[in-house]
Amino acid sequence: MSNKTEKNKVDRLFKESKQDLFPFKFNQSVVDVFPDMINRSVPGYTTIVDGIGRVSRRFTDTSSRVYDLGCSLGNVSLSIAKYNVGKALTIEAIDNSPAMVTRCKEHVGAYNYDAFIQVQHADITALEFQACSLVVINFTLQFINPSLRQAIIDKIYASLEPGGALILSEKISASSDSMDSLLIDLHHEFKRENGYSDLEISQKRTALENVMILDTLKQHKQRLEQAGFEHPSVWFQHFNFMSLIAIKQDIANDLLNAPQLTES
Ligand SMILES: Nc1ncnc2c1ncn2[C@@H]1O[C@H](C[S@+](CC[C@H]([NH3+])C(=O)[O-])CC(=O)[O-])[C@@H](O)[C@H]1O
Ligand SMILES: O=C(O)C(=O)Cc1ccccc1
Repeated sequence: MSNKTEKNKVDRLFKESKQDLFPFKFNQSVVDVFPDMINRSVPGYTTIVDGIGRVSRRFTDTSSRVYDLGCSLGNVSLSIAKYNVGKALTIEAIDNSPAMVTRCKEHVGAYNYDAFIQVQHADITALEFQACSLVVINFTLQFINPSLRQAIIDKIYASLEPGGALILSEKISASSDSMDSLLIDLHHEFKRENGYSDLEISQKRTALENVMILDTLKQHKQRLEQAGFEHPSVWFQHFNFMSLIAIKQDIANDLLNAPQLTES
């Protein structure tokens, strides 16, 4: 594989040991290889990003506000914009890595959709959310300190309009050790088939220790239910990578649509 252009380089960051990547950070070196890294490392990434765009249409109207939390280079925002042609959405694309935000602005600026994608440098643990109809957090919660995760989900629930949705994608731990080993092994096989060596796989794994802390599906569902979401459901899973959708019930609508009781 040849090294591509400056902005789309092949990920060889863990080929030899590199001190600035221990622990793993979303710095300039990662930004430079990010498209290649995410596609070769996350099974189903393109399908998930496209699926989020398709799902988004069901939760947006002409003037909706949408959040893309931990947007990286803005792929989710662009997918939502692509699937909502004709609607003047405001998409708030948020990331706390300065290098990501700079590259994200360039990337998003190269497209011309009806949506207004506002790329912002901010930490989602400190962000004040405005009323919105859809929040996407695609492989970002796993990088947040676990003690802060419930508060983020609570804030998202509070800011969603009734009938609005949260899409949460995460790498997960399985609930038994044997299933966890199987899924990790299948993921590593996927990475080897995509050209990563055993050394690259193991060095990146070490760099991600204590940086990317995984929950089980049960923990994610419990957190969503504690915030008030009912029936969070998995809409995508490939090995240990999955995406959940959770809807904030529209109580007023439910009452309107409920069968009327008539006196006999
Ligand atoms: N506290 C934080 N506040 C804001 N951003 C954060 C925070 N912590 C980490 N990030 C940002 O979350 C992103 C996680 S990558 C998301 C992929 C993207 N969603 C995609 O659909 O391409 C996942 C991955 O690379 O596996 C990085 O850009 C971090 O800078
Ligand atoms: O590469 C891995 O092993 C992963 O688990 C996914 C990932 C993808 C991009 C940055 C960090 C983690």
